[in-house]
Amino acid sequence: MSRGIALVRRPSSRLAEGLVTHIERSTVDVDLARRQHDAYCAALADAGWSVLDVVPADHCPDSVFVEDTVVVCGSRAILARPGAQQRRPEVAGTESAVRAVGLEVDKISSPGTLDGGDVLQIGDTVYVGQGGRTNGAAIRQLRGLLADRRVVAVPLGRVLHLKSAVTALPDGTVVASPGLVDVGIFPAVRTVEEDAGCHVVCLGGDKVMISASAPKTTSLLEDLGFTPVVVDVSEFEKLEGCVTCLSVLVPGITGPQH
Ligand SMILES: NC(=O)NCCC[C@H](N)C(=O)O
Repeated sequence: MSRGIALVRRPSSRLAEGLVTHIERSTVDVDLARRQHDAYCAALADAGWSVLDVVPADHCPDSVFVEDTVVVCGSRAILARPGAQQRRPEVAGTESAVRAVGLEVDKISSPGTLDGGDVLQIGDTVYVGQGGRTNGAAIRQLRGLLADRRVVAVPLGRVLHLKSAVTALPDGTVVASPGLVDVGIFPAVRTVEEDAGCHVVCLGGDKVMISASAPKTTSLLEDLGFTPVVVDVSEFEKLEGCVTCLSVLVPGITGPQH
């Protein structure tokens, strides 16, 4: 029985031209990235997710980072308006996919800008990073659209997205890199030494996806009684991507609706 749908998007042949903001550019091996993406999708499928490809956007180098194009909250999809202008054409393909799976669709509109990577949902609370890509106008819109949730703005330091610095474990505690955000805003924080250790995807049950770049945090997860699912995403990390941004999980939906 499927846990739900995992939206993914195949890497663009122009992936190596993706944006870098806070790190030095280094050469991306696009063939290796494709193999890593295949393995990432296989890990999702192994964990019980039905993997659904959003139509590729080969002209958009960063389109593999599909998380940034939408926020899924229950049965609703809020289409993002990416803070980087060159990423805005990515949203159309995601819109088709979320409509096909039967989600109710809303949109962030100008002057709001929002990247999905800035939105971290823990229970009924929606934390939104406010910084380079997401602005106050979008947070105000999100608060109006999600009136049944608590929307908490989190000012960001030198980090691309909120979820580059903080994500949540299945027990609701967060793993965070100190210094990048004000972690005092979160109820229960476990600080981790490795940058890649604060990026996790809860795959259901006790399974937690984590990057091969974070071996110490992987051991910590084991010690805490979770089952780490380790994937190598090195080529995406060179573009400030991580395990979270390569998919959008839509629990409880099993296939495109006709
Ligand atoms: N949610 C994410 O962590 N997205 C990563 C986006 C990386 C991409 N190179 C960008 O700068 O937009």
